Amino acid sequence: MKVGFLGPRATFTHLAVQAFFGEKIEEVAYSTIPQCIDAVAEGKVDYAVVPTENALEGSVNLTIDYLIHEQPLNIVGEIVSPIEQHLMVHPENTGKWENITRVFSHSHAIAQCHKFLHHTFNGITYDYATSTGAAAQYVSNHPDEAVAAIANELAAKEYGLEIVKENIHDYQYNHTRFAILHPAKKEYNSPLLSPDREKSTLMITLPSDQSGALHQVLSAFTWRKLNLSKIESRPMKTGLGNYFFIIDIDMRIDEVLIPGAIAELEALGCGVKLLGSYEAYSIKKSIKK
Ligand SMILES: O=C(O)C(=O)Cc1ccccc1
Repeated sequence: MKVGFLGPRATFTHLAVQAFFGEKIEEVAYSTIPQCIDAVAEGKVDYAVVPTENALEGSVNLTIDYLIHEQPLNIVGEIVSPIEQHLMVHPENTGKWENITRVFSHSHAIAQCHKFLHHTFNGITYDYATSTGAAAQYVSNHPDEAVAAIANELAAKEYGLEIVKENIHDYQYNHTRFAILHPAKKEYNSPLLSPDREKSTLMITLPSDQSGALHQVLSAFTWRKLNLSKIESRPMKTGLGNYFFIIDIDMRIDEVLIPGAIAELEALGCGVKLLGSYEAYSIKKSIKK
């Protein structure tokens, strides 16, 4: 079985893949989220794993938008992983790490460490990489540059970097959600982890110019006692003020309640699409030395 992920090796996504699928898979690293999503849509891999949301920084818009606008796929599982960010430099620069002029990482990793970066290197330049692993790889290949990467401990090992500051994320509760994607509505149960929640994710568009439409949408869930764990709006990309909503419900699709809510929303003139009904897994501990 082939599993694609946001690479290169030792990204947080790679760690989530290893914790969820174990070792009996063929890992295929892709350098961008769209490449990874395209690969599973085109059948080059059986599943793709991509980040969807971080507890400090919010949604990974690139993933959400690509799934909605470009490549409709099913979410067949979710992995929530703790995230620890470390500052690392090339070993040749360990003694002078405080003189770095550039920090390189995934935009979410940089955003998770803003307070640290502001206090430690006021005014430093940020450069965005496609992933934390790609940033670590770059720093490894450029010992002559005064640049540090923000990445995880495994990336420091993988790319031979020295961690000069551990745990630089600004808030202790730092977790990221990853979606497991597949073209069909298929179950895949982790051989290593036990699921701890059930979820369904819907994408909803509202009828145009109807006052109170969002209120009516929410009440379709409320009176059925369907617990929502997330509601988020994203631009439709058709004009200012046009949004779609992503809603997470705290249960798998059943035969009555969720189909009933969907039928009610459709009767109101909403567009509704089920993005997935799946098990959510948590990785309890981050990697340690
Ligand atoms: O860049 C990575 O390592 C990823 O897997 C994406 C990401 C970035 C920051 C926090 C969690 C996941």
